[in-house]
Amino acid sequence: MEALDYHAEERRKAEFNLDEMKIVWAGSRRNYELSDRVARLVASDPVFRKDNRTMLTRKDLFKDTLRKAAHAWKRIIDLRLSEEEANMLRSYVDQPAFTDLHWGMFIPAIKGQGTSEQHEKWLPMAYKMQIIGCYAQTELGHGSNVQGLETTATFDPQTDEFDLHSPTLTSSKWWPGGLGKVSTHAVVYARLITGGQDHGVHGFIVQLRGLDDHLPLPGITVGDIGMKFGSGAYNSMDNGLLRFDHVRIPRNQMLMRVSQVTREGKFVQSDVPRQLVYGTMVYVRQTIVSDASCALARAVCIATRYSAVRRQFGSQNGGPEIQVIDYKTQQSRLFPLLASAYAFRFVGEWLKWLYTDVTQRLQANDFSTLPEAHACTAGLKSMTTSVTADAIEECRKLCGGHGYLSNSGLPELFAVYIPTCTYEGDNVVLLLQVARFLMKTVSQLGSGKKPVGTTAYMGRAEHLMQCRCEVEMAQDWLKPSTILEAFEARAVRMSIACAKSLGKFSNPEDGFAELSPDLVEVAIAHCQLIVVSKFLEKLQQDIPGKGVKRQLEILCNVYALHLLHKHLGDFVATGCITPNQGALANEQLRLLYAQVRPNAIALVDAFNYTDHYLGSILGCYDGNVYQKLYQEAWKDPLNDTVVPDGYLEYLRPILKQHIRTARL
Ligand SMILES: CCCCCCCC/C=C\CCC/C=C/C(=O)SCCNC(=O)CCNC(=O)[C@H](O)C(C)(C)COP(=O)(O)OP(=O)(O)OC[C@H]1O[C@@H](n2cnc3c(N)ncnc32)[C@H](O)[C@@H]1OP(=O)(O)O
Ligand SMILES: Cc1cc2nc3c(=O)[nH]c(=O)nc-3n(C[C@H](O)[C@H](O)[C@H](O)COP(=O)(O)OP(=O)(O)OC[C@H]3O[C@@H](n4cnc5c(N)ncnc54)[C@H](O)[C@@H]3O)c2cc1C
Repeated sequence: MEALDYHAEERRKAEFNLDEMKIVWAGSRRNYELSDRVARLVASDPVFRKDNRTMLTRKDLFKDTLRKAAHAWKRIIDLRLSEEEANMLRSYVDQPAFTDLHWGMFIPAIKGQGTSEQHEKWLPMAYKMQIIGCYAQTELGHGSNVQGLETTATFDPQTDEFDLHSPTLTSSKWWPGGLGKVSTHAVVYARLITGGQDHGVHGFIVQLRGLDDHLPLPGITVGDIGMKFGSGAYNSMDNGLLRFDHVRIPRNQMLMRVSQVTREGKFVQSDVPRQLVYGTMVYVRQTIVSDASCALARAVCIATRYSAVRRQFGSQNGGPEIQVIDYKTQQSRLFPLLASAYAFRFVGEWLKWLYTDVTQRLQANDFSTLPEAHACTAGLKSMTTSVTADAIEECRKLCGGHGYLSNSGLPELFAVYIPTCTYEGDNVVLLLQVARFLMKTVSQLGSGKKPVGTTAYMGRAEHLMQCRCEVEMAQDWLKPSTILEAFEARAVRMSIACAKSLGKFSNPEDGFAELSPDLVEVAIAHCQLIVVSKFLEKLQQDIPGKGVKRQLEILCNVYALHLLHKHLGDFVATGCITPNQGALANEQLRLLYAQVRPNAIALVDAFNYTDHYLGSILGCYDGNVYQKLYQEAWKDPLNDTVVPDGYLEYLRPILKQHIRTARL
């Protein structure tokens, strides 16, 4: 018997080859096959069930997380999965866990900041999970300002050890994931002190718990920091607190790639830039950009499928009502988010390439592209996560009342996702880093130093400052060079205007602080330009499959023109376009939405998400939403009994009070 599919008609409307689009989304046929296989493996395993987790108490949720992590590890070993497959498996399990930090930060920190001897000693144990580690940087009193950390690591030449100490309450480590209850080790960031001199913040490998009894080692106080936002969600993670009372570690546990301390206690700064101490954050920020496209795609998939099932108003002669996806307002809210998911996917792919490139250069002691890698990862992490967090909430609203039900999957996705705007660098703090980079680039424009990479367009500032947009008709906005020039002109004009305003301050730091809201806008304009330009570059590639490239062109235009419409004030105020050209862009945008409409369901099918991973009744593949919502309601614990617990104690006395009152 053929399976019921409420979206069958929608799927028939698609004007492109879905299988080829799935490959574009996955990045390659190989990636597609790998991720498809691993996603199904997870979805079919009852241990990875997650439909009940918002009902669990914190303790039960945490134990469930330990059970899933142990089971995942067993599957990884039994099936001899590669590192890439293992990462995929953990991400499809879709439950934040200590393993994210062990594999995502502890190991990368040792790899990036450790020497080859330290790699040989620590990495084999970490790869086998004989030790489990976390990344302990943030403190109760300082997170963004890493240079302000207070934990000290004082070298004692007598014993050849460091003495780790938390001198104040605010120096307590606070937030590290996996620290609270699981990690046996941590990379701890502390101020290095030798011979009474403070050499700033460095990383140290510190054992926290006994490997036999899991008890904290002498001098260490460690625990969980408490419940976080939402039910389920990030509460599966044991974000922790940690204090040191003069804990001793051997000298060779300082991560010594960037700087060294000799046996005599001499501090040696190598020719590697000190910013490499921040290298793990750069790595994770890069992964967060790709993850943003996954989370956004997930929310958009749910909202799109539901919008095709849901009908409201407009029934004619007793016929069906209108599918809400056909309302222009629904399209103008939903389709830019669909386009953004694809845009973030491609910029994430490019950022991965950039990161790999900078890593190879660093190994060869070429540090020239580090500032750009920092600016791109910081800016794109900030921009994509802010958009995605807002988009998940927008998708909830696009699903009307049912979006607020836990089983829509959207509340939990929102609760898990929103801290990405804060962790790995607060989004505003990161945009200010981008702004510094841009102001520095502008200040060097007259010096003969040619801007390269993502700031190469600034080298054409003279042209971009006075060019005029040539759009006369709505369809002129479909020309890639017209779009690109408008975004470049806007970014460069905003940058130069800010640089000029900064020049009016006698103290540049005062100017930077005063103008910081404008500088944040400049950084956003630059990041949006990067995303638009990488989408356009993607379209230069050979993309096989009937209609696939055409769909991507439509999505790219939607992405760019919706940004232009949203930030029209910037484009017009900087004289990049006229108000009339802005109106033409909006006209073209409406036409593009009509072209997306028949392909919308297939475009979200291309994400290839299993129902397990989506975790949403509204987004399920077959679209059988109402029956599933009805069945699911009966599974709620409140429906275990017809009359609720508490009726006799609390309800009945109220309900019966009129009898007593009447008797009085
Ligand atoms: C495959 C599976 C992978 C899975 C991965 C999953 C991982 C798990 C995922 C999620 C779990 C969440 C875990 C969360 C963890 C955390 O949150 S860890 C803590 C993160 N903390 C932060 O991000 C702190 C943010 N603050 C900073 O980064 C810095 O303090 C700062 C804001 C950049 C300021 O630093 P500082 O004061 O030192 O710097 P400045 O004076 O402003 O700048 C000096 C120059 O340095 C340059 N710079 C700064 N940072 C970097 C960098 N990272 N790289 C390179 N260069 C950098 C800066 O531009 C200045 O340059 P200039 O002198 O030329 O102007
Ligand atoms: C779920 C979660 C997991 C985490 N996991 C880890 C982990 O594993 N390891 C770890 O070490 N840390 C972790 N953290 C900590 C995280 O990295 C920090 O919270 C983050 O870097 C932000 O720092 P903060 O909390 O000090 O924010 P603050 O800097 O105190 O920010 C507060 C406000 O001040 C503003 N602000 C701060 N500085 C400036 C400035 N210079 N200019 C303008 N505005 C400014 C910010 O924009 C924000 O609005 C985690 C945090 C969360 C929420």
